Amino acid sequence: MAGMTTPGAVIVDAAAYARAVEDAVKAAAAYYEGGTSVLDDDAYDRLVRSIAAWEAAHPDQVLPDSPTGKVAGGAVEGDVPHTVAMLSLDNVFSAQEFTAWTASLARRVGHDVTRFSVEPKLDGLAIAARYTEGRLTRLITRGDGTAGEDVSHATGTIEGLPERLAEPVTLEVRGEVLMTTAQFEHANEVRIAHGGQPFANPRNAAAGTLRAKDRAYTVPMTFFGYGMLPLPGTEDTLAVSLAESPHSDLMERVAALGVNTTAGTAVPGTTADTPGEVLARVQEIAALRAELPFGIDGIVIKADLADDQRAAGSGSRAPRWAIAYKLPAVEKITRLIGVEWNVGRTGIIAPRGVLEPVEIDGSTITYATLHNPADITRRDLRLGDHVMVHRAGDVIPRIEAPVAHLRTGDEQPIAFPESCPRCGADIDSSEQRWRCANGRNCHLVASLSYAAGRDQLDIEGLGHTRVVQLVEAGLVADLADLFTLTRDQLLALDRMGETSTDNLLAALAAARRQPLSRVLCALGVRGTGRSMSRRIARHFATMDHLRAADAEAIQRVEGIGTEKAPSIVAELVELAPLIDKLAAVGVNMTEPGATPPPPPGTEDSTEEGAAGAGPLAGMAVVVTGAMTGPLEKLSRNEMNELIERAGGRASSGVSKKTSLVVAGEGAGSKRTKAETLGVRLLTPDEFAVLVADCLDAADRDPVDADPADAALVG
Ligand SMILES: NC(=O)c1ccc[n+]([C@@H]2O[C@H](COP(=O)([O-])OP(=O)(O)OC[C@H]3O[C@@H](n4cnc5c(N)ncnc54)[C@H](O)[C@@H]3O)[C@@H](O)[C@H]2O)c1
Ligand SMILES: [Zn+2]
Repeated sequence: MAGMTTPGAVIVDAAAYARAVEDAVKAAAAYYEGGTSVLDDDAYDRLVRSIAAWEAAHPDQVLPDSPTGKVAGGAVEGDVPHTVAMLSLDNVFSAQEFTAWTASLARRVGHDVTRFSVEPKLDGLAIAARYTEGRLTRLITRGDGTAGEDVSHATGTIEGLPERLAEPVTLEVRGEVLMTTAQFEHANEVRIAHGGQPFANPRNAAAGTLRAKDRAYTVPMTFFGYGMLPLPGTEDTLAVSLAESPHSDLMERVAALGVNTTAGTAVPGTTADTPGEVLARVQEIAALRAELPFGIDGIVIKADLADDQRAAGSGSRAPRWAIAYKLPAVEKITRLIGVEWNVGRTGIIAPRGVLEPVEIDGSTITYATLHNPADITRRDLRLGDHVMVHRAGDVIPRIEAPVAHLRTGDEQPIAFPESCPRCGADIDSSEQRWRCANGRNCHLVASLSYAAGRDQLDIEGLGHTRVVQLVEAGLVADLADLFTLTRDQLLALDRMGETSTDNLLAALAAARRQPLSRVLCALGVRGTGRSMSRRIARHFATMDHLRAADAEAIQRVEGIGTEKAPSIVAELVELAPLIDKLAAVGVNMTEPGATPPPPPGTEDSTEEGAAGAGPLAGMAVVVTGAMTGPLEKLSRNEMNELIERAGGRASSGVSKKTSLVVAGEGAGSKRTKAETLGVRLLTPDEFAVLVADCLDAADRDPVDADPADAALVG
């Protein structure tokens, strides 16, 4: 486990120190009173560490209201005195620090401690529950440690803290009040429904809820006991046995009285005989943290035996017989800057929060799950909100809640999509989880639309709406089906007249003759875009050669490494039935002008060997700016195709290796770079002359787009 002490900013002078103290006291007051601190715990802890560092160097200038050395940072007061001080805990952050602590404990006690109790450090707030003859009579917060606040009004809303014990005893039970994840979500829902603002996380929610009186609604919380002690009215023998029992025994007895403890959870308190055993248990608890239904921020280790505790004693802020082994913070405040809508395999449209990058436990987090649109509404999330982000273990980060008290008023509502973001179809929003009306076919619509696109098979008249129509009519279930569409089938469709039908059939006929590179691209082989498809096609020349290639052979294509090659092979195997079907309906499977590689073993083939002919042979060519003259109608993709047909290699960045830059109108930084590097520059017209022999095939007259698609294409 990595140490988590992030260094605090260094305080440079007394004025900065005074400001830091003021900020910390304010944050702590907000934190303990209503759970509305502007800082996340990590930021607060860093602030306090920098305060402590400055004080260590200037011991004579420590301000009286400094948070260091005080329970609750000195920010909280109370009027109900505690019989025994309710203290905080000192922290360690690593195995080394823990071992050092056990050594200092041994010095205080006079011998090695041979029995520890090890418990999760529950992330809520401490409370003392006084029982008189078995009845719960008073609930008190920790306050400043010596006196707390009476919160007896919360009696009856805290699960695990019974109003009556199993025996009519008088004593005090101490423990943590918290909200489980489910309780927290429920609490925020209820709160928002009552016009309130959500709490940022379960701890804040527990703090705010515990102290609130006279609410129109109650929300449940959970109690876990971790201490039991006598009160002035406690019967003598009981008082003695409470004072003399090991902590672990007390925990069994508190549970037997009917109070909830961690015994029933995945992380029950245990005992350990050596520091090594303690550390092993720390690891176990840390590993379970992400799956727990409640938050923990560390592990509490206590000397188990009463004698050892007494011998160690207590300081003003914390006992010396116990220590908190802190785990890395799993929550940070950052901003929600966007929401993406992704369509899954089954057509489910799921939102995902885009975050201002934030580091949590060593990883930079930029995305968080948001379950569905209703979830966004229910939690009242807005764009630009500060949000509490939670990430533990390998679990996908989630947004806990907006930090509502940090709102500026500039936050914007989150826009929900009106049509499927992948295929453009209507959205079925009848259930919580939205779904594309095309369901599983969403992917088919999207992939057919892609295949028909200008840089792939370039099928004029087959826009998005038309694809949806064909899929919905059940006429096409894959790419190959397009090529067996009949005139009658097309005429029977809505808004399909004679002319559009004939145009579409002509476009499909032309698409059959597209080069292999474009067929490959249309297939959407994962990991291969347009230029990669061209390189593969030029290298193998025919689909048969490509399909016969193993990963090693495919790696001979420039830009395909050891990772990509096997996945391309696997994709082609998966696509085999579709490829066969396409070939059967007459789709071209060869690359004009390319020669297949010699069979393996004959002679080492190189890229140059395969693409050695043509006016651009061996040249790396970059195109920038707008093309004019004979090249005016060529898309950037078509320009790249042209370069490769002429034997060159199209690349996007200008470097010393670039042989030629075609700079059209408006060319900017690439042209400048070429000039600086002394790379040869040509105008589009000059370039057109150079490659004139290869030009015709690329020059296609674009037909006007189908007006029915115009709205969706734009
Ligand atoms: N965000 C803010 O602005 C802000 C302000 C103040 C404090 N804080 C946070 O509060 C924490 C410090 O608060 P603290 O002084 O309450 O100390 P603490 O919460 O770190 O440790 C002491 C507390 O641990 C709890 N605890 C949980 N499980 C326990 C167990 N098994 N046995 C004994 N005690 C157990 C008790 O409530 C005890 O009072 C820090 O993490 C700090 O970041 C945050
Ligand atoms: Zn869709």
